[in-house]
Amino acid sequence: MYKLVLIRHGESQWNLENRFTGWHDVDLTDTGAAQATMAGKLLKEAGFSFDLAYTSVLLRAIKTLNIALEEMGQHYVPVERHWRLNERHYGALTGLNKAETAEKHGDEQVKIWRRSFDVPPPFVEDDSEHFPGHDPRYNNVDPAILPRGESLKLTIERVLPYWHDAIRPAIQDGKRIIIAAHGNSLRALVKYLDDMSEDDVLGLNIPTGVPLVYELDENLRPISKEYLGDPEEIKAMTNAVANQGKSN
Ligand SMILES: O=C(O)[C@@H](CO)OP(=O)(O)O
Repeated sequence: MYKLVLIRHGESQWNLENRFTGWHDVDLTDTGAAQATMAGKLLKEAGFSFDLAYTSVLLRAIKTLNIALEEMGQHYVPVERHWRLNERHYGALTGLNKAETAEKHGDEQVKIWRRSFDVPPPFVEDDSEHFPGHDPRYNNVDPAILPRGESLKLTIERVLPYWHDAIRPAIQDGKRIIIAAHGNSLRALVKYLDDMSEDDVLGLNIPTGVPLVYELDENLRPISKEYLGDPEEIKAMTNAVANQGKSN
């Protein structure tokens, strides 16, 4: 039996401002940093220790991981950062306020953009500031495979190769692992691990900064999963994420 911990980054500045974020690189808010500290505390109290950590190349996930590991006294754990764990790219929606977008296009359309399985947002052009090809951190990635906008389906297609090539073999090698990533890159992983249907994943929302602990059998099929923390608080945080795309 293996244990795997997933954690979405703590609240970011654009979560607070309710803006579509995607690959835009925003920092944590003070609340987000406090959530990361709390996550570290809960993991420490539950007796976790890690051999290896994975995260994206975005500040909010990197910082959440660092803060949590430091709180656990495990700041020395090796970290692999990879663009394939980045948030789903929100294309031309990047930067827009979610509630205002719902007022303009309707709650239903925004729900489709946010949570449908295979409807991508409108894509950005290559000359957009939100096309990652202009960002030096992606210099080693073929621009042809860099996203201009992604559905959850497209996100799954770029997250899973990293799972299969890097993370899964490390787990099966006995490494105790934490993955700090994003709302939708983690929805991609959870859909895969839990073998969720395209319909069921529509209702899946992941709260910020709360550790999600999986127990996996030798074939990496889930035996159990649970969030660490106060269930009522986690439920309220999860509902808040679901409601971000509604008009006021
Ligand atoms: O804006 C985003 O990048 C994501 C996560 O914060 O939002 P949503 O929950 O709307 O998919």
